[in-house]
Amino acid sequence: MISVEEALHLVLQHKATLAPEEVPLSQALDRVLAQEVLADRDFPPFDRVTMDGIALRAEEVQAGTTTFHVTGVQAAGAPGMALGEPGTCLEVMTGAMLPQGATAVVPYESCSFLGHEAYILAEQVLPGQNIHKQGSDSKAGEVVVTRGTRITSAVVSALATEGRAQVQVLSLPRVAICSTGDELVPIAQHPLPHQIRQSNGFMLAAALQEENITASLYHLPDSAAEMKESLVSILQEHEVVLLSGAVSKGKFDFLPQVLEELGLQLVFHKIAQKPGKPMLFGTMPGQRVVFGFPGNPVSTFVCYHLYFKPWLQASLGLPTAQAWAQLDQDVSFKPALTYHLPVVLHNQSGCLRATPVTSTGSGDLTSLLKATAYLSLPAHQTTFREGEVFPVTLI
Ligand SMILES: Nc1nc2c(c(=O)[nH]1)N[C@H]1C(S)=C(S)[C@@H](COP(=O)(O)OP(=O)(O)OC[C@H]3O[C@@H](n4cnc5c(N)ncnc54)[C@H](O)[C@@H]3O)O[C@H]1N2
Ligand code: MOO
Ligand SMILES: [Mg+2]
Repeated sequence: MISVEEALHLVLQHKATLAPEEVPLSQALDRVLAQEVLADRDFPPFDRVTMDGIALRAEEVQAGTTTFHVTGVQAAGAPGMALGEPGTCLEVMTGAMLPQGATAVVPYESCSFLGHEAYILAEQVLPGQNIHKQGSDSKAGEVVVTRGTRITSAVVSALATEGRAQVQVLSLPRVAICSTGDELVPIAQHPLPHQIRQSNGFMLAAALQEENITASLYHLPDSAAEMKESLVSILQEHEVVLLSGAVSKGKFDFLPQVLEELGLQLVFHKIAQKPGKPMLFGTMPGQRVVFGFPGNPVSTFVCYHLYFKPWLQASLGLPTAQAWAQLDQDVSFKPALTYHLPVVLHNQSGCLRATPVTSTGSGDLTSLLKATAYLSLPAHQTTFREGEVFPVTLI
């Protein structure tokens, strides 16, 4: 049985190569930019007025002029005007082009007006004041957003500024989710006493939605022949297949055998961890990967977060930073397995502390409702003390 660290290392060795695709900017949020975006013009593209007021030659005020004749109004969105002869000024609005010849903007609050005459109340007017100089933020031709950037709302704003109505982003893999088991019924159905509603498929689909992936959902019965038949086309049509259940030791846990018959290159089966010990991972020709998550709901959930999400992040070229948290009470766990302990995280004087959540085991779906993270307690230790720091995975 391999360790959690080895398992993750192996999963990350099989990351996908994702081709670029074009999407409208309105659908680009959270995707990864697959192109370099250069500024098509300076930013700001002209000397931009930053205060409503009057534009004038600062040098004239410095030479003693305090009254200026107002000759017009320069509004934002209007073509640039030019300052008239000495002793004149133009009213200007925030966002307007600085009139040609003007070197400063005096805000309305620092002027008083009588008819068309403006009196400067400010003691000092400096050249350049209240002017956002052309190209001071970025120059035409400069890289504004680099390839590989995750598109946040701030990035959307930069892309909009650069006029990118369509953007090249990394495509997302086609993902199939297969639940397995004859005890499962559709959620709208009332289960018989020996049946349960199928929840893992919905859980995985929802988790994938958070990654902008709309997965196809399938259900495989506990029959090797039927499983095999369905999986042939599922494996052909998807780059990633997430399976839940049928990977352990049961009489009807046919998945490992069926996948092998279908040509799976097994990378590993079983990890020294709880929950999620029987997890399976392998590859199929054509850069396809198969994650076989153990069927217990908590096992499926934890394995998705611990192995699939880093795989996706790595495939998208995004960095994965390991977070750490401090245990806030003693915990004991004897088996030589990494114990993924459900916890609630809270902040104490700037330190991330983890309070264990009670759980009856990996079938306890309700523990997922209480936990906000999993703290991974290493396999080589059996007693974990309050104050010790361990890797944490947010859920
Ligand atoms: N003799 C052994 N038995 C088991 C071992 C073992 O090492 N030796 N491992 C246990 C561990 S750990 C886990 S986890 C489970 C994993 O089992 P499978 O992956 O084979 O999953 P199933 O047997 O199909 O189901 C387990 C459990 O989960 C429920 N389930 C499955 N799919 C769903 C779903 N889509 N929605 C809701 N619930 C689901 C299923 O009804 C079972 O209760 O094996 C242990 N056994
Ligand atoms: O994966 Mo199991 O859930 O360790 O009990
Ligand atoms: Mg089983």
